[in-house]
Amino acid sequence: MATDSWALAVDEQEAAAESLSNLHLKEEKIKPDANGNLKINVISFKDRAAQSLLNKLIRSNLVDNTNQVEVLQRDPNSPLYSVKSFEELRLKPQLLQGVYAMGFNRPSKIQENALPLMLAEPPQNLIAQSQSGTGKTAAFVLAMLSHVEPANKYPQCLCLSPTYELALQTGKVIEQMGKFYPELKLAYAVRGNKLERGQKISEQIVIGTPGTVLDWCSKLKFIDPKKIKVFVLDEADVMIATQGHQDQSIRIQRMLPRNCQMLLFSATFEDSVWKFAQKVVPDPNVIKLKREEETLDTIKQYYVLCNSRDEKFQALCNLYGAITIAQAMIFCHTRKTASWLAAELSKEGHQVALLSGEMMVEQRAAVIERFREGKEKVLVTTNVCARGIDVEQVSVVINFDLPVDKDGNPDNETYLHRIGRTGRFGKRGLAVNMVDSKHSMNILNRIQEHFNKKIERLDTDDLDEIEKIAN
Ligand SMILES: Nc1ncnc2c1ncn2[C@@H]1O[C@H](COP(=O)(O)OP(=O)(O)OP(=O)(O)O)[C@@H](O)[C@H]1O
Repeated sequence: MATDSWALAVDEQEAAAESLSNLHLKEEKIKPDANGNLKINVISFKDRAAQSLLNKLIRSNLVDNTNQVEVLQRDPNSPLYSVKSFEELRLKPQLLQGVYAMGFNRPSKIQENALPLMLAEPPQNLIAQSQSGTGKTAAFVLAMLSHVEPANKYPQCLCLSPTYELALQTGKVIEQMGKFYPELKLAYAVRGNKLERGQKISEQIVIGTPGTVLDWCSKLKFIDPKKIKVFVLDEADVMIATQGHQDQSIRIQRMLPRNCQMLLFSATFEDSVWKFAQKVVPDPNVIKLKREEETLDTIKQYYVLCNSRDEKFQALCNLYGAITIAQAMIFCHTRKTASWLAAELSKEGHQVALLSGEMMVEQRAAVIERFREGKEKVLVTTNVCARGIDVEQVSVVINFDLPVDKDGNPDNETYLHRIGRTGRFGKRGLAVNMVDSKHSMNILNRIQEHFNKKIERLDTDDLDEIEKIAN
């Protein structure tokens, strides 16, 4: 336990140091909160922004969600029905062409509900929440492209993203979808994009990060905020993870005309996001698509009793043949253990991939993509690194270290997220937990009690038992 919390602290310090240098503290003006909590904010911001970017980089398909959508309309007297095809939306022909060129045949669930609201006359405000990958970006990009007047050479649509990288990703979608609309131009309000003082922007759509957009609207006056017709705040949950971004977004919103359409999107909807959303979107329509719940029902859970890290490694080697029938993910508590384990497994001649916090986001995306394609069957990683990344098709999960929170208590949510499956990937799965001390046995028991699901003991020296789990 003492070693564990020490190791965690080391990882956190490393991550914090990295975050600080990555975020260019001075430029982003990140300040400690009233309690001096700079580190935690910065880590969670970086984590969430990186997760979101990673998911975007590796995702090639729409996430299929069978859950019901909850639609709360502002004006119940003007029912707006959802649409089943893009034709029903009466999009401009160039846009319909763009949609089909991207390979979209019909609207996703969130699009089918959000698009009629966003394209209605007069413009309707919207707060929409639906899990990552369900088509939110495509939805608001279509709304912006539909409302813009290409003949007017000034910014009419303004979109805020939490980071430079995420802004570029959304920019790419705008460019792709607007491909058949050559007169339509896009400007990036991101750090490093320096314009001459006194210049006015002629591009009709501006996408950027809150700090730069605020400067462009107020101090530098490159944009006339009074001419903005559509304001989009994307990834609100990532955005609010830094105090600075929240305030800047609100200041920008205050400069916009009253009849400007305000749209806010978020993958999650905790209270803090909802509070922020209500500050930036007056009189909203609200659309929520519930995330599919993960369960442990179809998962066989085991634990292996060991006495040391080396014994855990040996147990893992005994299991190796059985687990590599499918694809496996191995979770370690710290980067150090993950690197050690990946190196030891390689020495044994096993081909494994390592996903580590030291890697750049693009490198991490490349590792996950290779793993997804099946080029490597085993991925060793830490929780910090893999949290929030959708790798549901993995059917074997090994907890080389059990998930614990900062205080050393069981982290049930992470356990469920690592091991649980939703209806989409309802196939059978296998989870093996390595236990190497009284303390970790206690954690395991508490996890077992929490979920009220039995975790059976597995003897990895017994070949029959191993065979049993492989089938
Ligand atoms: N109607 C559609 N038909 C087919 N594919 C689609 C459709 N809409 C979006 N996609 C594709 O699905 C993937 C996810 O879409 P998108 O990025 O818009 O999701 P998102 O909800 O904005 O995700 P995030 O929360 O990460 O921003 C993308 O690869 C996108 O091209």
